[in-house]
Amino acid sequence: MDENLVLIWEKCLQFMRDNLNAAEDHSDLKKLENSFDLLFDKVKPLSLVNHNLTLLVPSDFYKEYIEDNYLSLLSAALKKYIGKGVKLWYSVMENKPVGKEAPITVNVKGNSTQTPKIQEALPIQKETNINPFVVPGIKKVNIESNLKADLSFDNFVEGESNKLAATVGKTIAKRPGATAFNPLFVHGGYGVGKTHLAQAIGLEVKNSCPDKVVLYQSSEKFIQDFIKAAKSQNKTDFQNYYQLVDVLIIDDIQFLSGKAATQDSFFHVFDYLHQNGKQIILTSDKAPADIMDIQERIVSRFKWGLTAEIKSPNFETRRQIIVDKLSRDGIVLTDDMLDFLATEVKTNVRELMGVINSVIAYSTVYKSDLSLELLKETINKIATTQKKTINIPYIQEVVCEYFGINRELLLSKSRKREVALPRQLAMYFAKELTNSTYTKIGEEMGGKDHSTVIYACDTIRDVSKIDKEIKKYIKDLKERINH
Ligand SMILES: Nc1ncnc2c1ncn2[C@@H]1O[C@H](COP(=O)(O)OP(=O)(O)OP(=O)(O)O)[C@@H](O)[C@H]1O
Repeated sequence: MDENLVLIWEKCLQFMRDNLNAAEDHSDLKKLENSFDLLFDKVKPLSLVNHNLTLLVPSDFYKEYIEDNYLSLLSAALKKYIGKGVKLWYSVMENKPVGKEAPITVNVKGNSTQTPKIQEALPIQKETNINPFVVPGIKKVNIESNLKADLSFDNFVEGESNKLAATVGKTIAKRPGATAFNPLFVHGGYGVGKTHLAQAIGLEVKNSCPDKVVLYQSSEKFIQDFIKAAKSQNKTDFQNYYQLVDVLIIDDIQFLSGKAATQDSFFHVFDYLHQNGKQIILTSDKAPADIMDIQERIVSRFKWGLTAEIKSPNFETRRQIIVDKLSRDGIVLTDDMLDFLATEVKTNVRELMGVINSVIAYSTVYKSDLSLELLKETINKIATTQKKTINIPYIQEVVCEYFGINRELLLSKSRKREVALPRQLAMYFAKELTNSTYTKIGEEMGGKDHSTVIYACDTIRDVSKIDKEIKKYIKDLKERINH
C-alpha cells in the first residue's frame, strides 16, 4: 500500500476522531469514539488517483453507515489533507469463495465530497434469475398495509440491544429498496421488539412516501393464503398480488420451515421484488442459518442484505421503555420505582409491557397513593399469577412452535431429522423440567418405549457439549419454557 496514502488516511482519521463531538449531537463521547474506532478499524485506503480516493470496506453496511453518519466529517478531513474536490469510491469486499486468494470486490461510487446531495448506492445485482410469474404492466391496486399506528419509531426506544437494527431500519425507511440492506433480516428472541421495528419501518415509509405500497404480513397468513391459492389453482394470482408491493414485511419467517411448496412461491416473490428494487423486511426468532428445513437458495437470499439481531434490552433501555410508555399515559413514577421495575422485569419487552399496563391500571385506581411498596406487591401478584405449570404437553407446545411443526408430527414415528431432533429435545426437557419418569415421558410422547427416552436424553446431553446448534436450541427453548 502506498505509504503516503496511509499517512494521509491516518491524518484524516485523527482529524475525524478529534472532531467527533462537534459533528454529532451526542453527549457520550467515549461511546462515540469506540464505535468510530470499531468502524474505521476495518476501512482501508486502497488508492488515490487524480483526487479519486477509493476505500476498501468489508461490506455494503460499512459504506452505507459511513455515508449516513460520517460523510460531512470525512469530507472536511479529505479537503484538509488532500484538497478540494475529492471523489470518494468504495471497494466492497464480497464473500470470499473457497480456494481463491484475493477477496472479490465490487466498486461502488460514494457521495462526491463536492456534492453534498445524498446519492443512492448502486444496486448490486447478485443473481439474475428471471421470474416466470411476472405480469407486465400490472396496475397498482389498493392493498391494506396491516400497519398499527402505535408501533412507530416514536414509540420505539433505542438501546444497545437494538441499535444496529433500528439504525438500518431508519435508513431503509428513507430509501426503501435503494440501499444495500435488502433484505433486512431481523432476528431475536421472544418479545424483544422485532415486530415493532418492522412495523415502524413500514409506517415511516408510508409517512414519507404515501404512494408506496407497504404490506405487513405474518408468515402464517402468507402460508394460509398460499394454501388457499394452491387449492383453487390460483398460485399465479397469489404471487402477482405480492409482486405489487413496494415494501414487503413478513413477520416470523421461520414458520416457512418444512413448507416446501410455500417456500417455492416465496422464492419467486422474493426474486421478483428484489430484482425490481423493492424492499423486503423479514423477522425471525432464529438467525438464517439456524432455521431448519428451509431451502438453501432461500437461506442464501436472507443473507444478501443485512442480518441484525435484537437482544434482550439492558437495564437503561428497559427503564427508558417504562418512562416512555408511562409518560404517554400521563404517569410519572419516582426514580426508585422506575429502578425497581427495570430491575425486576428482565426477560423481554413484552413481559415488561404487561407489568407497565398493570402499573397504569393500579395508578388509575390509587392515583397519588401509588408507592414503591404497592408496586412491589403488584409485581409479586403478577409473578404468582403468571407462573406457568411446566408439564409435558406445555413443553411439547413450546417445542412445536419453535420448530414450526405440529404436535401430531412431533409424536409420530418419523425419523427425519427435522422431526426426530425436536422430539428428542422435548423428551430431554420433559426429564429436566418435570418430575416425570422415563416411562411416563415415553407414553406422553406418542407411546414410545422408556429406553427410547433414555437414549434421547443421553444423546441431547452429550451432543450439546460439542454442537453449537444444539446448545443454541437448548438455550432458546429453556428461555421460552421458563417464560
Ligand atoms: N424498543 C422498544 N421500545 C418500545 N416498545 C417495545 C420495544 N421493543 C418491544 N416493545 C414492545 O414490546 C412488545 C413486544 O414486542 P414485539 O411484538 O415487537 O416483539 P417480537 O420480538 O416481535 O416478539 P415475537 O417473537 O414473540 O413475535 C410490543 O408491545 C412492543 O411495542
